[in-house]
Amino acid sequence: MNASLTPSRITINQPAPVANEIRDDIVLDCKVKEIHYGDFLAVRDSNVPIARKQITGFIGPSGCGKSTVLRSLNRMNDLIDTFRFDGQVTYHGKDIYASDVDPVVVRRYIGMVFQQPNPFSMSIFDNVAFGLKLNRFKGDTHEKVEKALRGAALWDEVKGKLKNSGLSLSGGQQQRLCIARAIATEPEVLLMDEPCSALDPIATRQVEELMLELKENFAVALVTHNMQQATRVADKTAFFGVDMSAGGRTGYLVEMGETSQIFNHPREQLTREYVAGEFS
Ligand SMILES: Nc1ncnc2c1ncn2[C@@H]1O[C@H](COP(=O)(O)OP(=O)(O)OP(=O)(O)O)[C@@H](O)[C@H]1O
Repeated sequence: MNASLTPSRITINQPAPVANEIRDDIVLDCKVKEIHYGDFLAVRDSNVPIARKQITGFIGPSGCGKSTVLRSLNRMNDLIDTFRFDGQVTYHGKDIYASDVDPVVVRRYIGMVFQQPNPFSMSIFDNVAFGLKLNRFKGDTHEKVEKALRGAALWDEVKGKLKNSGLSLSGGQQQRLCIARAIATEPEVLLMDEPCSALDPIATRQVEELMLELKENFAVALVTHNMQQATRVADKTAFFGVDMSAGGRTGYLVEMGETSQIFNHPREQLTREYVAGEFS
């Protein structure tokens, strides 16, 4: 990726460079050495590969750095002045932190859905079209908006009221609208930061079902507090712990593997205790 390139000129299906340790199903490879907020070492030593057609769940106790790592995957943390990333995140082998890479272009390919549904104060249609306009999309916007709303399992509920405000929808519908907004630009990776935490159980189930559909077309990384949710939807699970040995609270990856392995046969004692609910 290059800042001078418009998104349409970026080849997103370019295969990753061949190296022994690179698997060709890995779309986004994250190797964190250290992440700081000012002087505070928030996360260290965490390698988290994100594969296509899979949901990779991030679990762990509060403050272990799940959201920090997730937000590093599309440079969302660049917006925080004190944030400092030491490591590498490669998208199809290209370092997204390279000096010539435009973060807006990164987020076109690596989209994000947040904890609180956050539709903009504009119509349902304009919410979904927002990213297309930002990326100066020149094609048929109506077609793209419909496709995204269908992809987010919301089309049937809103097709007759596209001019209504996005804020007029229910919480679950708002979150699906935000998912439609995120997928409208057809990213390859979808980052989801506790997307169900503000939703009731029915809306949660709908969004979980949607995630399972989305993974057919996207690589999904999901931060969740809810271990049952991880077992329901995640193919791979990354468990983060908190290291307090240096006096602070620094998150690190304890282990990552198939979700069934992490929950049924964890390799590490800490994982065993966490999935058994011995601490939270
Ligand atoms: N903008 C920020 N400035 C300073 N410190 C921050 C900032 N954001 C997060 N932190 C700190 O970084 C550490 C990791 O936070 P993060 O939100 O990534 O953890 P988390 O595992 O997602 O937590 P939770 O499960 O509670 O949401 C915490 O100690 C947090 O206080």
